[in-house]
Amino acid sequence: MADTLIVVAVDGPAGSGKSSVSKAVAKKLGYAYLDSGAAYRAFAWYVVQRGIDVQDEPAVIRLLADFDYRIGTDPDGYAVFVGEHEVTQAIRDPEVTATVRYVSRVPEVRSHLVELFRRIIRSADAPGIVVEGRDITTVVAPDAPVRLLLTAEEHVRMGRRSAEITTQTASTVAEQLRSRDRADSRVVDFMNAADGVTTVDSTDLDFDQTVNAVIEVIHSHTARISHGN
Ligand SMILES: Nc1ncnc2c1ncn2[C@@H]1O[C@H](COP(=O)(O)OP(=O)(O)OP(=O)(O)O)[C@@H](O)[C@H]1O
Ligand SMILES: Nc1ccn([C@@H]2O[C@H](COP(=O)(O)O)[C@@H](O)[C@H]2O)c(=O)n1
Repeated sequence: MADTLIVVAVDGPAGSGKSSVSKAVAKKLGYAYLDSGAAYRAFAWYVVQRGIDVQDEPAVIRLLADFDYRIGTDPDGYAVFVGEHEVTQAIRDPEVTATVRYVSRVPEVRSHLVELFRRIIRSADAPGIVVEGRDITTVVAPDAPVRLLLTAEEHVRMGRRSAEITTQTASTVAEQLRSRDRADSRVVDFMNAADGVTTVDSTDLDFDQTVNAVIEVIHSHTARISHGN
């Protein structure tokens, strides 16, 4: 790990730009990047692969001991592995997106993955790391020097997501986004900024403006640190 690793914690609802914006910010700053949602997705994939019902909590919890998960932290391209299986693409399947909520609501799953994220963060070989998800500012890295809530109005997030997904109707995409947020927000609050967390609302910003807004927040916090405030 670098001597003084700068951890940038980013949370936000589905489609708010967490992964695309965090990746672009990490690239620009020469930081590492950690997609925490990939681990929840990979675990959901693994549960299904092992023939376990995602709603059978005791069985899901038992599987954690065998979950051999690896992810890269290079923002220019990272691979996700479960054991010997590369699942980088498979974890983006709509089936995984629809089932991930059942595993991510299980407290034992969350605490297991939180420890895993902290280990990955500690081993980052870069001046900083941008970590994005739902509970990074509050649970995974509540002491991070830079903590951000990235958000945008729901209709804007739905529009951006449906522009990306051409295989489903706009209304299906919108309903899936809304229902995932509803389920996830019963477990962690990523709609409201916790104390000390800066909100970046990209409703009226284009992609580059959002990246720049995030970088400005990082610079203002890191300048404060280097001035000892
Ligand atoms: N400010 C912006 N202006 C225009 N498009 C944007 C902006 N921010 C993000 N996007 C686009 O919105 C889409 C959703 O972004 P992204 O996948 O990064 O969201 P996310 O928060 O990681 O979502 P999820 O939690 O569902 O994985 C992407 O196509 C991305 O390029
Ligand atoms: N810190 C996190 C990150 C993700 N989740 C759960 O994983 C799902 C997929 O996340 P994406 O960011 O890849 O969309 C998400 O819907 C949550 O259920 C989480 O709980 N905590």
